[in-house]
Amino acid sequence: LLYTAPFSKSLGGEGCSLLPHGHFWIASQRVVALGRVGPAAVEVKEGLINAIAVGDYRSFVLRRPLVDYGDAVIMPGLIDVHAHLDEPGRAEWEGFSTGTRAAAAGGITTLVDMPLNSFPSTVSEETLKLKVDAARDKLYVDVGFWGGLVPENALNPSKLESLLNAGVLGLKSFMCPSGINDFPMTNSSHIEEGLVTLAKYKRPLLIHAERIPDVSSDEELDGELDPRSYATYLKSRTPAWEESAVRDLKRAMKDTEVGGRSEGAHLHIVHLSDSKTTLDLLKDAKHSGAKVTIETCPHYLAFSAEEVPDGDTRFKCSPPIRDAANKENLWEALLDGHIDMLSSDHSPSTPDLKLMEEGNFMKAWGGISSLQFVLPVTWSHGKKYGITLNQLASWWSEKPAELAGQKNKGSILPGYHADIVVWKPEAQFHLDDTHAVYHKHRNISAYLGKELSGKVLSTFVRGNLVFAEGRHAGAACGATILAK
Ligand SMILES: NC(=O)N[C@H]1NC(=O)NC1=O
Ligand SMILES: [Zn+2]
Ligand SMILES: [Zn+2]
Repeated sequence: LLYTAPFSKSLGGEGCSLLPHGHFWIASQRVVALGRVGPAAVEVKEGLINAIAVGDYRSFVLRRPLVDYGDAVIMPGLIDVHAHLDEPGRAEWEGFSTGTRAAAAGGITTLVDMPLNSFPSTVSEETLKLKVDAARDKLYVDVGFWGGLVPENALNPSKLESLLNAGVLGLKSFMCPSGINDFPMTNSSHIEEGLVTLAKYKRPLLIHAERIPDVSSDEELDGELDPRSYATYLKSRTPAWEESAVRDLKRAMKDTEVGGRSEGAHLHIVHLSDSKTTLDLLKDAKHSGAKVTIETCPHYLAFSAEEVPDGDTRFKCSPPIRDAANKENLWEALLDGHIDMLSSDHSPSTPDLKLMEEGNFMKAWGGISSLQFVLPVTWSHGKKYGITLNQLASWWSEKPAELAGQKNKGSILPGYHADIVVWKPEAQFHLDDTHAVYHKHRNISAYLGKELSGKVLSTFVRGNLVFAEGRHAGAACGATILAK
């Protein structure tokens, strides 16, 4: 199976790059490549990595232009497999241009767009075409698309096949109401049937694994609870929601095992928050041979319920940010490899839907706005757990590339796309009012006002320098990525 990134207006295109060269080297004392971190130079030629000279590289770098980044880190660009770009249909929430400019400024070189929050949802060949058309000439980084697995197509293999043939990298479904009318939830039979089709294509099914528990334990909710209190929201959406969904996936997970009905398919649990029973159930499934991967998001690793101010709906997301002990367990699971990768779940809305003045957690839009900040957030909060640059590259580039079927992305290796971030881990900054933020709506991000470390200096997408020193390239030359 071959996935390609069709090179739209790729190299040398007018204004695509802030560097005037199609063939050059970049070097630093901390290049994250070949499983190590150290001095090296990377040769970029026609959008690809042509060679890596490790150690004392000076004798290799002859005559070509060389950009020496000193002791800054040169790392594979981040691949965010979970972003809601909301176009067409809800471009007032976020859009291809604003979203990909924010991505470039944050060192993200590839995004995979979620099938919901745009209108219509991406659930058919026709609606995927609307996405691809809406993205034209607006992309500063490369963008692929997940399609939606919904009741209407789940039991209809020919509908699903036409969506998959049209090029979605895999499918996404919800096991609880999604908050979006034209994206209804699926039950476990829809999921089991959808997986059989996905197995033929060897593409993953991403699942929002929360389900309303059969036996509600939320009696407390009957009383008068303050909707401005974060505790009220937590009680309304307990870990039992995640646990119930994963228990319901038992057969689907089993089907992915060798010899199973959907061998070759792959279940990916998005934005895991419950690090206790839900994680244990998933570990058991992995252990018995199910093809299951897990992602979590920076907001679950950076924040805890205890520190969410009452009425501050910028922190509302689902599943919720839980207590500090849960956060500690998530870090441990990430470091131990039980959680495979990270994603942003960047899911903004217009500020009015966040009900910031009213501060009503029960009614506000659920979604964290974070795209531009995920690298410094992961690094700033991970430092005290001793995370390494190689781990960052694994969680944010290598594993996501594998999930999205991008065989030429996610590593600095000869022949791979020259998708690279250059950043300074030690540089601290305050996300204050003067900081340039490229999200469509800056004020709804829970990270505003925070002190972070890790400053992105330069971002290369297929050799094009798309962001440097606070500036973007003049033209948007990112490509849409369609699976073949
Ligand atoms: N529809 C949508 O974006 N939902 C997302 N928001 C959130 O906080 N969790 C989600 O799944
Ligand atoms: Zn979700
Ligand atoms: Zn999401």
